[in-house]
Amino acid sequence: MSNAVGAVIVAAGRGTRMGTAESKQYLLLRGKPIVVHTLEAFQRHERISEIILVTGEGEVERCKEWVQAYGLTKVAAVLPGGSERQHSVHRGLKALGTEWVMVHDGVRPFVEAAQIDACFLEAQRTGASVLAVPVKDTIKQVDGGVVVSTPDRSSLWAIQTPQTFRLSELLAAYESAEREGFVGTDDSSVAERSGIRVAVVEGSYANIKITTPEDLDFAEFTSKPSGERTS
Ligand SMILES: Nc1ccn([C@@H]2O[C@H](COP(=O)(O)OP(=O)(O)OP(=O)(O)O)[C@@H](O)[C@H]2O)c(=O)n1
Ligand SMILES: C[C@](O)(CO)[C@H](O)COP(=O)(O)O
Repeated sequence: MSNAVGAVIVAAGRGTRMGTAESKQYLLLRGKPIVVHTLEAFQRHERISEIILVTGEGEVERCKEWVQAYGLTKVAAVLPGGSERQHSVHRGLKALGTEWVMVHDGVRPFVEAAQIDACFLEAQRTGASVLAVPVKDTIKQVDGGVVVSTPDRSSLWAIQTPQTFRLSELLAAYESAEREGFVGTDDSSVAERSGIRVAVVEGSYANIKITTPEDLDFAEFTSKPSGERTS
């Protein structure tokens, strides 16, 4: 089988924490939908041969139009997602035909080419990898408004995307999770429970997931999405 690398970009969430009428992935950032910035980062990357975009059920046609309008020629399919991120990823995985898959949030437009490379190369070396950054704050476990414990920060990382796997292994893990009713918040947690060892690659604090309104301020006023950078 070839060493081809595909990407599943998930953008079927509702963005309830953002609180806007329009789902956050379709909001304009520097005049372009956020999800288009994200797609451009993968479209431009020489390693990526194919992209599956997973969107809201009622947004498939609009997204197909953007795929045409923005020249996103690597997008092989635009599919409706499911009720949880995990269901949306699963639908995307089933539509992909490459050896490797990089799963990425449609609302992380600041991912850089070097980070995509580093994540892929580590997965190729070890089997699976995620981008992440060490947590900067002290983290406490809280119950009923009261501190229960203070875990040692030196072993805590904030996990990002992309997350890279052999497609066949991740699909098997997703199928097992579905059979057993497990729902996790990222792809690594699905893989971990199937015994896949996942390596951590240090990414960047700028690779934020646009989640709440202050993230939009960061997005507008700090660095440019990676698709717009010249270097
Ligand atoms: N059913 C879902 C839920 C989430 N996502 C995608 O997963 C990524 C990360 O999810 P998150 O930031 O939690 O997005 P939302 O679920 O939209 O946000 P919220 O939890 O605030 O509603 C986003 O690109 C989102 O569109 C998805 O494809 N399908
Ligand atoms: C996959 C992820 O981006 C890792 O941080 C994240 O878990 C997905 O979004 P959510 O906010 O946890 O639903």
